[in-house]
Amino acid sequence: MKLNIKNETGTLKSVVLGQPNSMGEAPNLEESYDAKSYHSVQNNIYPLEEDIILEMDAFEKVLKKYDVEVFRPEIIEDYNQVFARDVAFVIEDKMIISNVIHDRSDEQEAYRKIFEKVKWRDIINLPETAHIEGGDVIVWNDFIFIGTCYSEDYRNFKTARTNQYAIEILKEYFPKKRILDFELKKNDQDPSVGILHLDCTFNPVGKDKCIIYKDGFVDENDYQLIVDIFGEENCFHVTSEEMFEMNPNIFSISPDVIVSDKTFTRLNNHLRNEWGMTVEEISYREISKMGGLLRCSTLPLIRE
Ligand SMILES: NC(=[NH2+])NCCC[C@H](N)C(=O)O
Repeated sequence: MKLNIKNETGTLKSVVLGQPNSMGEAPNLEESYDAKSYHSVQNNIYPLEEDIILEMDAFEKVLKKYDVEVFRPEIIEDYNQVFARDVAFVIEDKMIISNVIHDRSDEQEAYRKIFEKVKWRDIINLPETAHIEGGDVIVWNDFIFIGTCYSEDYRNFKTARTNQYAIEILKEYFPKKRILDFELKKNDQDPSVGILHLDCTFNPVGKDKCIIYKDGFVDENDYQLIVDIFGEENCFHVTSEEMFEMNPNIFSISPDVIVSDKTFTRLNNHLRNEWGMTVEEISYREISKMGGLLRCSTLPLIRE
């Protein structure tokens, strides 16, 4: 297989979609490793496997309707494998194997057969102490945007998944890319404050547009830099409630076709009426309770 990812929105040909079977018991508070799951456990609303299955089936149907080739990881018993995005990511024709949080490290094993389709020299393994997850990496033509946490107490946050060391290594592998790193607000327990991955606060759409949540960035200048790159009229600003519901985490099948949650009324109307895009609406409410949404549950391999 010849990988090809130059941006977030090129026409999707091939993707891995996470898988919902044998998700295991709901975690308890100590076992939760992101704020949204923590909040769901605390409020006794952590989702049921049968509902996650229905939501992911609906997503797969939309992908197939657009002739996308869909791979699924193998089932690991009693293990959450919904969020394919983080286990690895593709930049141009290279697949980078993430060094994910320890609580998720068994997930990669289930991708072995998929990884084997890629030539070994197109696979990049990072040193163990270079931490990175695909949700923090957004490839946008000449740019790579990366979410990170500079804080001294980096290690104390379960929601800080990408460190400087990993970013430095990516700069060496991709010297021609302009790699911009953004510090994200971290909070392991309050999902209305903390941002798990960059794709929970920012996501490009179309050819030159984006969805962005200003308060997800520690430094307002980082937010401003993105607005300057895309242009104010090309930015859709989400409120903190919309961030909490995960509006930025929609998924592009092409520059004109976006898969979104049917409850994202304001966003979906804007995408359709102001930006002329086709919005495929599905329900992903239960999955949102585990800290990810549509982008997080995919790992694109080939975009035209
Ligand atoms: N790309 C993403 N935002 N992924 C969401 C992953 C959510 C998952 N519960 C975790 O904490 O790892």
